[in-house]
Amino acid sequence: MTPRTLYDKIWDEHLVATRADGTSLLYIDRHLVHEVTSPQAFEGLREAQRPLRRPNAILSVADHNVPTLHREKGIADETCRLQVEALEANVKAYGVPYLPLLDDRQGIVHVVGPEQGFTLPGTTIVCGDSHTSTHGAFGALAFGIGTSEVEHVMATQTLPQRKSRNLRVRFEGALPRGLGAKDLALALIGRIGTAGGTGHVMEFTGAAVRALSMEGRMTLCNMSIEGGARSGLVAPDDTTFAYLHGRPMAPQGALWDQALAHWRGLAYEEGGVFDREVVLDISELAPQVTWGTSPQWVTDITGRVPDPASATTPDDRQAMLRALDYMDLRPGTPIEEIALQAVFIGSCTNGRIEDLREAAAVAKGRRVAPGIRALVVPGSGLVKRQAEAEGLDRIFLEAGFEWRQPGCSMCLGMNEDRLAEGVRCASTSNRNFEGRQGRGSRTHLVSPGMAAAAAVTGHFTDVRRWLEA
Ligand SMILES: CC(C)[C@H](C(=O)O)[C@@H](O)C(=O)O
Ligand code: SF4
Repeated sequence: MTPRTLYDKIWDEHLVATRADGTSLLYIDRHLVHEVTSPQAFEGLREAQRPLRRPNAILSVADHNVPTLHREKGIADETCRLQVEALEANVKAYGVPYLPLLDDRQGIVHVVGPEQGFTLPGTTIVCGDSHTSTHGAFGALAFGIGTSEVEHVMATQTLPQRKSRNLRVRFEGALPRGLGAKDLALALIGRIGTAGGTGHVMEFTGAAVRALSMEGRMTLCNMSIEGGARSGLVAPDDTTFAYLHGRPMAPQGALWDQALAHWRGLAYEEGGVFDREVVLDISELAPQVTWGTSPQWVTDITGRVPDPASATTPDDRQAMLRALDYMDLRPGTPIEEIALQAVFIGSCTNGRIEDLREAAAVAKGRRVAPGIRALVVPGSGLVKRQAEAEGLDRIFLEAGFEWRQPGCSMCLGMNEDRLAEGVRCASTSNRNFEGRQGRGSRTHLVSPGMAAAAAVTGHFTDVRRWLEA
């Protein structure tokens, strides 16, 4: 048989119909729902008096508006409380599976789906959230949709789509010690730009990707959207299957064997046709730090804040000047000399157990530098429980970090965890846009190890120096 790409395989298996104008109708297997983008969708169903087609194809959870302190006392912020209450009323009315706020399984939707085994290889997965691309780590075609599309999927279990182009991203060489998937993602976006993947689905290949854990693959796919892609994909392999085996919502027994046989057919095939390819040699890569207000404005920890004079077009120069002004940075400043006031370790990019282990390895036996507020927010209740079983919470608390309850938290200013104007933060999240963590706040994107190292020094520092030999 002619080799096919993973994207082509999943697309073909889910194609319901194609119209003459090239629009296709895709069957959607799974739907994740959170409180921000679902209220109007439920309202639309209600108004049209339509039933929800497959309530059990949905998993819902509140994450953006949840407090990460004293949650058991309820939600103090009125707007946040109303959002969560609306979700709870809707899922109850429509019989949709829901993970309540005080349930150990609650967390960020993109951490929870994989953890529960809801995310499976070869499936189509949607959510009214751009970082749905995370689930592509399992070899699922997963992408974010708008609220009206959420309603469409709820009503019909299908979605009109145009086929994207296929982009192969090949990482050559092995990841150097002290570096992780976050550095891969940032380096890639630095290379291709935030529009580099526009109109494409990215499939990540190469030995370094094969060597990544599922957590690492999720970090990589999570950020594919920041490189402009519709989705990110990693072909499933034994690492994928080992992660899924025995998860509550994954197939069990004979069904597992059947599923596994099918999933093996989704393995990466040499010779599959891609429209484009990007190759990145990572063997000499250094830890990455963003300096601007877009994830593409990134450099090595050993580097300096760039000079807008080096921009190739006047528009680029203007954009860089504006970014440096917002970030309050001067060209030529060594990245290691940038001082911080806040550190955030968490989010659907880097809020999983492996990320917390990476940060704890640096924090262990050290102290958060004076004047720094450092938060560690597990991506889910199960991540929190696991971390506590391993004693990571003690390491963080003894070092002076705050240990919080799970949620999106300081990744975006939609809940109580916000930065004040002018505060500079090293963050393990995925977006550094103006005002992302609170109006006037300044975000630098880094890996969990780099964030922890920054917390204990008070400025950026090369995490490789902080790791035991
Ligand atoms: C609020 C939500 C719709 C949004 C998204 O789509 O990604 C958020 O999760 C984000 O990260 O900006
Ligand atoms: S953690 Fe951040 S990026 Fe992820 S879903 Fe929440 S707000 Fe969006």
